[in-house]
Amino acid sequence: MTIARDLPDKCLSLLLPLHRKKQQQQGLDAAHLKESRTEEERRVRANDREYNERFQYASNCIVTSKYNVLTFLPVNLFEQFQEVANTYFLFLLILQLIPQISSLPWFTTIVPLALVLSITAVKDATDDFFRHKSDNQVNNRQSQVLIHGSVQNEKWMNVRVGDIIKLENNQFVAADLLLLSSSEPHGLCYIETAELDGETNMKVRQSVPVTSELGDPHNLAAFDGEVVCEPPNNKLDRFSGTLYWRECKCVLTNQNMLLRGCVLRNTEACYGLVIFAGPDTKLMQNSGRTKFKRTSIDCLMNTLVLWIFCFLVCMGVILAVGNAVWEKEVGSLFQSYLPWDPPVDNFLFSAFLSFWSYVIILNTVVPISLYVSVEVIRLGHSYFINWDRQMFCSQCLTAAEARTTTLNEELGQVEYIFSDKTGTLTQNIMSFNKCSINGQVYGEITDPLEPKPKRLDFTAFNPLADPDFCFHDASLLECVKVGDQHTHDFFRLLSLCHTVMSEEKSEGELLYKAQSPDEGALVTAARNFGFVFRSRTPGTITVTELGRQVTYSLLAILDFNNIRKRMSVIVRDPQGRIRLYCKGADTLLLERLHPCNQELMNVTSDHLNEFAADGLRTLALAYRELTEEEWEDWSQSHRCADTASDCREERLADAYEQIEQDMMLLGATAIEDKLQEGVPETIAILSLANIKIWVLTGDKQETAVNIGYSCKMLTDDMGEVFIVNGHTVQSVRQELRSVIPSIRLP
Ligand SMILES: Nc1ncnc2c1ncn2[C@@H]1O[C@H](COP(=O)(O)OP(=O)(O)OP(=O)(O)O)[C@@H](O)[C@H]1O
Ligand SMILES: [Mg+2]
Repeated sequence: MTIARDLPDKCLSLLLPLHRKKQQQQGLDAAHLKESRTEEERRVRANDREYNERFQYASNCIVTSKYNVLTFLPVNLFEQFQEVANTYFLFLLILQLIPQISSLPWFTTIVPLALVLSITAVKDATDDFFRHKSDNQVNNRQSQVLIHGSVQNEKWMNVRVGDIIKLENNQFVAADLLLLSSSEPHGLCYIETAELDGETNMKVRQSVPVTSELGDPHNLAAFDGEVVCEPPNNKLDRFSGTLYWRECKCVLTNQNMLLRGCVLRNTEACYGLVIFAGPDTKLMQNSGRTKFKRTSIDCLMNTLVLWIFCFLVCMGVILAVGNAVWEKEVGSLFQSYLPWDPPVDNFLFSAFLSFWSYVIILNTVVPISLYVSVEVIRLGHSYFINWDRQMFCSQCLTAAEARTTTLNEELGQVEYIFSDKTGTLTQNIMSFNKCSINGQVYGEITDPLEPKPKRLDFTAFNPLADPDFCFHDASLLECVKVGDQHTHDFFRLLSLCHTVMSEEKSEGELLYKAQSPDEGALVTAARNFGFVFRSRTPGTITVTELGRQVTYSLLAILDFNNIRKRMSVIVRDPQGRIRLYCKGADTLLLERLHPCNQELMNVTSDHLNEFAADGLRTLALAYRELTEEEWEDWSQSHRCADTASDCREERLADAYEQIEQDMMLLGATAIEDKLQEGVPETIAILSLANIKIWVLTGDKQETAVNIGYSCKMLTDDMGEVFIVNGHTVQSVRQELRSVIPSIRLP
């Protein structure tokens, strides 16, 4: 897991109350104090600490350690006495302090117990020491805060909600920020979110237009906009809020936010307003408390110890009964010769006392040393993991690292593995492999026996081509050259309908920055076939079409999300025609086509199924001509949905749905994403060990099944591969029951 690599296990509960108390002592106006526990909305005014302090928002200081000097002893002892054996030995110790039953000197128990407790305590203390150290390191990192118009260095922990922070390239974001302005054009900036969600591709964030012009520190120091937004929560991909500034009101979304844990990339500098700090940041809200973890071996040992203890009690009972019988039959007759000790006055009480004495004498049957041995074995294991040569990555020169010594043996007892597909099983390097345009497939290698045709050379045809692009089917290039309208539209769509950013270092030397590698591959394909995406501004897209520069005005972007499974753009070309271009999953796109596409649709779906059966990732492409009136009508309802403060997402989805209708099919693309090295072998070995593997993917079903076969998740000798297609709990349950009647479901 990459979540919070530099910020180990989190425990925040201590920080909040302490911090809040401190602010209360500063004598703030009690009438303004809001009940912080039920924060319903957050109000933040830029550059106004006094105003923001009324709300007692958490500061940017984080605490992930479990103990401090004072709490260490009680908390740690409390945790350790949850171990059955430790409690048992404490109990013995108390028994031994009673002289009438004590049969062994008290130190025979206290020495081993003290030893076990102190070794564990030292281990816990060291773990926590490292947490303290990393907390300190994080809290003391320097960030540049804008104070009275000048940029000053401040420690991260001194940053407050409402401050404006300056970030430079490759710096970690210190708190959850609203992006205000950036050194890049149009208030754009790029971030890497690997620490948050494990994805290493770059993401784009954009500031709202009213603040993107602020630029220099003086303007920003005078900025006194107020943000009203949702309270702290753990949703990484969502943010809703509104910015009020100088009579204007802007809707804020996740697209405007830089979250703590991200790294700024490819951007010289940017400024952000702190919205959530410290424990309120989305990163920290996502990391649970540091819990006391117990492995299944621990549980087993605890049960064993309980059984052994029961056995011990039984032995004590048998021996005490023997004692009672003997005292009654024989002992009592010897009273004058060997009298009972003072408090004992009958044989039953004598038996009661001897029961406890036997519990003490026989205590060695409970194996306390087992716990120590297991701890030592775990420590040894963790070293073996660190030394394992087969887990050494020779490319990045890193060895495996056991970060905890408490959970190692669980590794040998894994039953289920949950994996993501793209980027985990596959390389996440996408290559444009085949396509279907107007019912015609390109890129197919018809005869596998014939030698593979040569890689196409695009340089003569198009000086802007990417030399790394690889395609073998010359007929597609021919179609473009002879001016086939469908082919031109197909590549025009690919060069317009995406969210890729381009960077042109020197004339003609283009570098695409794509949020999703699929899009990168498609835009690069269009580039090689003569439809070169050059640059974009918030309102335009510039494309070099077969050597001719064309600037489209970008009227709307209908974003992709994983429910819609498609994205569209609406553009106006220089002749004034308005078109909607849409690309997305065939399942959703094909049902939104104009009825006149029926024949082409049948052919294209056959092609799509063929592509999917080869394990390729497919997308269908379509367009729609819009009249000026249609556009005007729709843009009004879109604007209305976009500025709505409640249910904005649903309203936007409805608006998108309205316009993405009656489209004309252009074709389909197929992209290959190769498996990572060693994946099939690894999966085969894991399934030999009877480990069940689940893979998550958003691909087309046929593609997913095919990839399942190629990575040996599914094998030919699995007789009973079945597909469950339900959308509700009930229907899934129904389908599962019909396949396996004996299955037990909750
Ligand atoms: N940029 C895009 N534009 C249009 N449609 C897209 C885009 N990206 C994905 N899709 C479509 O949406 C579907 C779901 O994609 P999504 O990215 O949510 O899947 P995923 O969970 O990332 O799956 P995987 O890990 O297999 O990539 C895809 O199968 C594809 O058809
Ligand atoms: Mg995806």
